[in-house]
Amino acid sequence: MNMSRLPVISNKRVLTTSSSSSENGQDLGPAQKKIRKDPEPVKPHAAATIIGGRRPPVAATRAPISRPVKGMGAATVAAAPSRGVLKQSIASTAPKGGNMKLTAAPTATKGGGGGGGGGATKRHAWDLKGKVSDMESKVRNYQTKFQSVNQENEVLKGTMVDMKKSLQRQKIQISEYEEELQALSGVRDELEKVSSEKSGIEREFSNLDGKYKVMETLRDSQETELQTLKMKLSVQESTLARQQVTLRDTDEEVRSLRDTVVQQKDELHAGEMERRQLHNAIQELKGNIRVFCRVRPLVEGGLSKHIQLPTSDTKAITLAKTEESHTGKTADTQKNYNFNFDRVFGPQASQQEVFEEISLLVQSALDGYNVCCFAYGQTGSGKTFTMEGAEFDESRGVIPRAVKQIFRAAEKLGAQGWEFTFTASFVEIYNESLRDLLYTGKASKRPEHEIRKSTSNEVTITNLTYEKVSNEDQVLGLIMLANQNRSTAQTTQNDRSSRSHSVFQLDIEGVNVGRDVKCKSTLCLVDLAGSERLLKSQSQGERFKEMTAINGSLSNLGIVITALANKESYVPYRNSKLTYLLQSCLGGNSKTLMFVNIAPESDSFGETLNSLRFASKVNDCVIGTASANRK
Ligand SMILES: Nc1ncnc2c1ncn2[C@@H]1O[C@H](COP(=O)(O)OP(=O)(O)OP(=O)(O)O)[C@@H](O)[C@H]1O
Repeated sequence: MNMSRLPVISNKRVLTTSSSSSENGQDLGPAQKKIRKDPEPVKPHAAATIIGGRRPPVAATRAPISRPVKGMGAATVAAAPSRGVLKQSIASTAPKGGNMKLTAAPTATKGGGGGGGGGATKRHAWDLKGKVSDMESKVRNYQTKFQSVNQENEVLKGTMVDMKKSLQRQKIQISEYEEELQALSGVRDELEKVSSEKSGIEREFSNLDGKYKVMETLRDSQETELQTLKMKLSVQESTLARQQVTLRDTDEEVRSLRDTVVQQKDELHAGEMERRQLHNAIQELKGNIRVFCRVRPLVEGGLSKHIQLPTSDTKAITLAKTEESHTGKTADTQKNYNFNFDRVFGPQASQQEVFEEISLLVQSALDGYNVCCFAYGQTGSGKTFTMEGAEFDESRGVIPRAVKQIFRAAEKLGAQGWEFTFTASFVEIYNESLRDLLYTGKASKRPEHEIRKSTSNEVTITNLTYEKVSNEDQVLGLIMLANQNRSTAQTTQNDRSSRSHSVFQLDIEGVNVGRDVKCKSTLCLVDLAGSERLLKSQSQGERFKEMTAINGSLSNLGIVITALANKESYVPYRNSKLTYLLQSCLGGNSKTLMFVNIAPESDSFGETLNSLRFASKVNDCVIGTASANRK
C-alpha cells in the first residue's frame, strides 16, 4: 500500500532507459545515437537536473538521506554511479522490491542511509531487538540493492560488449560507406566527364542544329532553283523538240541543196568550158597578136605638139612633122604619119587602165593558152615602167598585176576542182648571151646557159633557176631579186639594162582530177632592150657590138612575127636568142601582145616613127589560130 509513496520515474524516461538497455541490440537505434553523442557515464548532478528540473548543490545528493522520504528516496539511489542503468534497474525491479520500499522508508527517517519505508515508527532505546531487526532488514535491503546493481552492471557490461560489437560493425559499415563514397567519387568524376561531354555534345548539337537550319535554308533555295531549272529545262526541251524538227527539215534542205550544188557544179564546169571557148573566140576576133601604143608624158608634163591623139578615137595616133620651107617664101608644110593600133594610151593613162586591157589575155594563160606580152621602144620611152612599174600599188606595172590576177583566178578555179602549180624564171639576154636573174650563188661561179628544145617542143634553158611559187608575194620577191641582179651588172656596164632584154616566165600547170582535165601554158612578159638605131647612136667598139645584137634580135623578132603571119614554112626562131626563147609564146599556139612605148620629146621623133612603123607591121600580122594546151 505504500507503493504510491515510492519515487516514481516518469514513464518516458524509463522507456528511454529501458530501450537503451535492450540486450538484443536490434532496437538500439536511438539509444546508440545517444551513446555516440554522450558515451561518458552520466554524472550524478546531471540526473538531478533531469529529474528535479534544476541543478541542486552537491550536498543535496545526500540531503534526502537525512530527510523523511517523500518519494525522493529513489532519487537518492538514482544519484549513484550508472544512474541511467540504475533507473532502469529500479524500474525493472520496482514490482519486486515493494518490500524494500516499505522497510527503507523508516530507515531514511532515522539515519538517512536505509531509505525506503516511510511511516516507520521510532524504536525505543530499549528495543534493541527491534533495532537489530531493522539493521538486518537494512543490510538485506542493501544486499538486495547490491545484487541488483551487480546485475545491472552485468547487463551494462553485456550492453557495452554489444555496443562495441555494434560500433565495430558500424565502423566496418562506415569504411564500407567510405569505400562506396570513394567509388562514388570516381563515378562523380565520370559523371562530371560525362556531364562535360554532354555539354560538349549539346554545343555540337546546337552547332549542328544551326548548320542544319542553314542547310535547310540552302535546300529550300536549291529546291526553288531546281524548280526554275526544271521549268527552263522543259522550255528547252520543247525548244529542242522544235529545233529537231527544224533540223530534220534543214537536213532535207541540205540534201536537196547538195544535189543542187552538184548539179550547179556540173553546170558551172560546162559554163566555164563554154566561157573559155567564147573567150578564145573573142581573142581570135581581136587577133592573136595585138599592139598597144603607150605615150610617155613629158618630164614637165603634157604632150609635145608632134604627137596627136584624137580624143574621139582611142586607137589612133598621129605623128606630125612640120617641114620648113627651103626658100622661106612658101609656108611650112606639115606631114602627118597616122597609125592605128588595138589601143593607144595617152600620157595620162594609168597603170590600172593599161592593165585592164590586157587582163583578158592574162586570163587566157590560166585557160591553157601561151601568152606573150612584150614592150618595145627606144630607151627611156617607158618600157620598164609599163612592164614592172614602181613599188607603190597604183604604179605597179603589168608583171605584178598579171601575177596577182593569176593567183586570184587560180584560187577561184580551185573551188571548181582545179589545182595549179606555178614555176617562175627570170632571164636576161645581153649580147646574145643568157644570164639567170634569179641566181643567188657566187658571181665567179655563174653557170653558162643554153636554150634547149624538147621533142614536145618545150623550150627550156640549162642551169636556169626555175622557182616553184604559190603566191603573189613569192613572185614579187623574185622580181626584186631579178632587179638586184640587173643593177649589179649595171654598175659594171653603164646603162646595161637598157641594152638587154629581160624575160619573166611563169609556167602554169593545172589539173582538175574530178573532171579529168589538164592544162599547161606559159605567161611570158618581156622588157625589150632600147630600139635605137645604130646610126644615131654612132656607136663604136663594144657599144657597136651591143647595138648590133639588139638590132639583130629586134629585127629578127619582126621577121619571125611576119613569117608567122604569112604562115611561112620556115620561121627563123633560132636566128636570135630572143626569138628562140619566145618560140613557144609566139607560135600558132599563143596570144601575143606588144606594147610600143613612145617618148614624147620632139628630138625622139625619128625613133618614135621607127617604133610606130615596126609596131604597125606587127599589128598587121595575123598569127594562126591559137589552141589551148588541154588534154
Ligand atoms: N607612163 C608614164 N608615166 C609617168 N612616168 C613614166 C611613164 N613611162 C615612163 N615614165 C618614166 O620615164 C622614165 C623612163 O622610163 P623607163 O625606165 O620605163 O624607160 P625604158 O624604156 O624602160 O628605158 P630603158 O630602155 O633604159 O630601160 C622613168 O623615170 C619612168 O618612171
